[in-house]
Amino acid sequence: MAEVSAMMIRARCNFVAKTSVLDVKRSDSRLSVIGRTVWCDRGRMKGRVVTGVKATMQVDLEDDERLKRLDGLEATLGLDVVAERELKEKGFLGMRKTKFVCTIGPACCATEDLEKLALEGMNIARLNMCHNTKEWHYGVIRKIKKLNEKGFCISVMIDTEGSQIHVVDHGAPSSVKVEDGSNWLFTAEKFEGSRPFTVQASYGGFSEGIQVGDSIVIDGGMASFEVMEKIGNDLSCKCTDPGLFLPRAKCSFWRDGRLVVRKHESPTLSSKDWSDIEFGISEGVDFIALSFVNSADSVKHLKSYLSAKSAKSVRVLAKIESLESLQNLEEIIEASDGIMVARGDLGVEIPLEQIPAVQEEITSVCRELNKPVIVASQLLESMVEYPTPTRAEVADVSEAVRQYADALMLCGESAIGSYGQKALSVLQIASSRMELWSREENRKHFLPQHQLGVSLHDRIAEEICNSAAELANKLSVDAIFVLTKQGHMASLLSRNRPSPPIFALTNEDSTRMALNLQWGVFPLRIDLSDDIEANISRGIELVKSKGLVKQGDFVLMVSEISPARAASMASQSIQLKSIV
Ligand SMILES: Nc1ncnc2c1ncn2[C@@H]1O[C@H](COP(=O)(O)OP(=O)(O)OP(=O)(O)O)[C@@H](O)[C@H]1O
Ligand SMILES: CC(=O)C(=O)O
Repeated sequence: MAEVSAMMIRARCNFVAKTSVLDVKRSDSRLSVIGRTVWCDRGRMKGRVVTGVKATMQVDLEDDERLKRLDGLEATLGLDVVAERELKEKGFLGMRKTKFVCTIGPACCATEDLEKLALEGMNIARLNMCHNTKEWHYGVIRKIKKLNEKGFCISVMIDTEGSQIHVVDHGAPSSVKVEDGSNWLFTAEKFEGSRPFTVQASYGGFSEGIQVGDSIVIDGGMASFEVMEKIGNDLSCKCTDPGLFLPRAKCSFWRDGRLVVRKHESPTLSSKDWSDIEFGISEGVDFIALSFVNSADSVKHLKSYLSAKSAKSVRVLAKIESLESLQNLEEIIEASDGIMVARGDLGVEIPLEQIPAVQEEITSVCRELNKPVIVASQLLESMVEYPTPTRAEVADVSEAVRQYADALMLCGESAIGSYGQKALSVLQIASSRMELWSREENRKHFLPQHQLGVSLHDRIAEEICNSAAELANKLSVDAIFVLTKQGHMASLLSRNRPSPPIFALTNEDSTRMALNLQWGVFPLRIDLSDDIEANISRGIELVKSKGLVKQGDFVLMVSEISPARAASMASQSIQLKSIV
């Protein structure tokens, strides 16, 4: 903390006092009081904090009525109406911290369905560019933008198709049974329609490097084949493990019990992916999820392309779904703006029993390196068909929340299932319960901190946020407010997973949409100047005027916005305020 103590960190709190709920003398030796203000200044303590009593407001509106009221909402604060409702209904500590991503498909692309998902807590809409047309995706993006004009805050993610080998056609419109011992031809030949016992692969070079005796495993174990003969580029195969072929099933190749890693395969981004990326840039999407990333290079390449296109605000998420991506995990995470644990395709390349440990490892490295992480696929798979989840699915969701993933993602459950909205409400209930439990754990064990910053400025920001989160937990503050242009300090606070919600006040729309993915961060839009004090006063007035905070609430303000004329060492601050 040497660098931090060189700055003045201020903790300020005006007395409004009704009930004294804590005595700072006993809690922290770095706090001090001047008059009615508590100051924290270089390790000397001079006083105590008194706060008021908290009451929770009740709102009880039906969705329809609530939507009608949203129509007239002016977006001065850029406030997410769903977060606002949750705050009013559940209080600060009851706000859900884990974010939700929903894959949009035919089952939920109508405006009313998107609105229902939004009301149920969708933070990010994912468009999988493997499916449907650009016109269809364009239509969905327009509808989401309209919802955002009504006061929702839903970010848009496009997910590239990538170039993994998958089945184009297997001779039937939907799934097809594969019998033990049956003979099949795997070919890259392009032909119209389908042929019995013939599987059309998506990539011409799919059989390069494959030998007689190798195994082809479909979708991580749906069915398996042995390669009996190579006929030109085609593979004649016999089924050794009967099962099912689903549309667009994925193939992996195995030799002597090991995955055949195929370095010569097509690049991470195909020409279709580049065209989809152009589409995403022109539509102003917030995130691009990059499929089948194997090294940091493809992420860096896309990021520099976005910079050159003046589209730096589009965040790049790397999907971890191959053995090679696991081998280069840290460099990929470092190069990316966030990560998706794409368990569906990962399960094609690694044994299924390794997925839980790999998920835990990825979420933990992402926390260390301060990158948001999404856990995706099959969280509530049975809800594609049924209105309730299995017990095992609820346990899986809870485990991802316990691991402090930033976000959970629905795939088929929302895209094609009949119970997408219900699936979101299951996520909501399960994650709220687990968050409550983890909060108690978090209080007992402060989380291991890996130092990120190299420059003094970055180290100061990091230490301020670590200390702010610790203060917030120890002093039981109601909410943390952070004034942030690029969102950096908001994410450093989120990394600590503090108990109170983090309201990130920013003047950048792109920052607001990116922060939607971060655990516990509720982004708000306000105008920011170079004057820290004016920003703080304006921030407090605005949140008060919206009824977000009320008299007696005890809040912690963190600011990273440098005043124009002050010395740089005095530019970042922590203030504790009791709302009067
Ligand atoms: N835009 C869409 N239009 C039509 N169907 C879709 C669309 N998006 C998703 N789906 C359907 O929902 C299912 C689940 O979607 P999801 O994107 O998670 O899976 P996927 O096709 O296995 O791709 P990926 O491996 O990239 O996750 C898909 O198999 C597809 O049937
Ligand atoms: C989401 C995704 O792409 C997967 O799980 O494979």
